[in-house]
Amino acid sequence: MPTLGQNQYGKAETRVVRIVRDGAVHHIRDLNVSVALSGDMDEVHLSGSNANVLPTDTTKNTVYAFAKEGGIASPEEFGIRLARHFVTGQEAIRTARVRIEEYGWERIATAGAARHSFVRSGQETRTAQVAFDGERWEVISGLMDLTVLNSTDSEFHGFVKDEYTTLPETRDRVLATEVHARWRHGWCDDREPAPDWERIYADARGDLLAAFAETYSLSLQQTLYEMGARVIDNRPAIDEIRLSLPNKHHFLVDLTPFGLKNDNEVYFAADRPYGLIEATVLRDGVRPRIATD
Ligand SMILES: O=c1[nH]c(=O)c2[nH]c(=O)[nH]c2[nH]1
Repeated sequence: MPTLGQNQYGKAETRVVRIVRDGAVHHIRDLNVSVALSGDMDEVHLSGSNANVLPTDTTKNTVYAFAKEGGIASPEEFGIRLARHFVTGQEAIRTARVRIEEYGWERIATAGAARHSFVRSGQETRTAQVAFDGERWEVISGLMDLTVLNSTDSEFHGFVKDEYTTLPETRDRVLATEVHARWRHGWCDDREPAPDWERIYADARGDLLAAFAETYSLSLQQTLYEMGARVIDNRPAIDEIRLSLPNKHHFLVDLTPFGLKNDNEVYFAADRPYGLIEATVLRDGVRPRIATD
């Protein structure tokens, strides 16, 4: 008989929006929550017995009930509360992994009182992944799709050339990317106070942007390392960061057919293919744990 391997189940992409009404001033948290539970689940796969199966429908309901009961202080805190509930509440559930995406909303600035009108932030999606096995926590926070561009201070030359190389060397190019970053917190023990998730998110995001802007770049790889190192250096609570940076190529358009000179002014922003530069930056002595795929 074939062996059942790793298995997990739960409700994926429960969209929950929580509005807090502070008098006339409202606050929004908008999450997409995916729960994956595993444990003593052989029977449901092998014989179809549902005796250990908490329905995924219940998982979804729990997300909504917890949004009401404890509120949403941060994606990390919300994920921790959910993971703890499933692992400690059901004998058969041994581990829980909760993945959360958060969509930002900004207040619409108007001359009048804009206390309940919002525009969805066009910038990044915040992410959090919480895993709990009943003893230890692993919290990986991050962001996706934070698009940044340097219009100078980027060079690329001195690279390997073989018979297929056509790329010209450049001493001044546009460097643009969409930052995908995940950082793992050192915190793993309930008996230690948890980090201030909101604060550390804002700080790490600020570090990434500052390092991108301040690095005179000889390659996107070098910029990536500087961004990761800035977070590791500045944030002792973070042990590891994984960055995935698509190189959003901006190619100079050849305007000579029109008798025009293109002095680093007009670019074709290519959509694909794109170079994809990825690496993990770690605190000294730390073993990598963030998945590389
Ligand atoms: O920063 C870069 N790194 C590369 O590895 C690479 N390869 C390439 O074609 N352009 C670039 N740019």
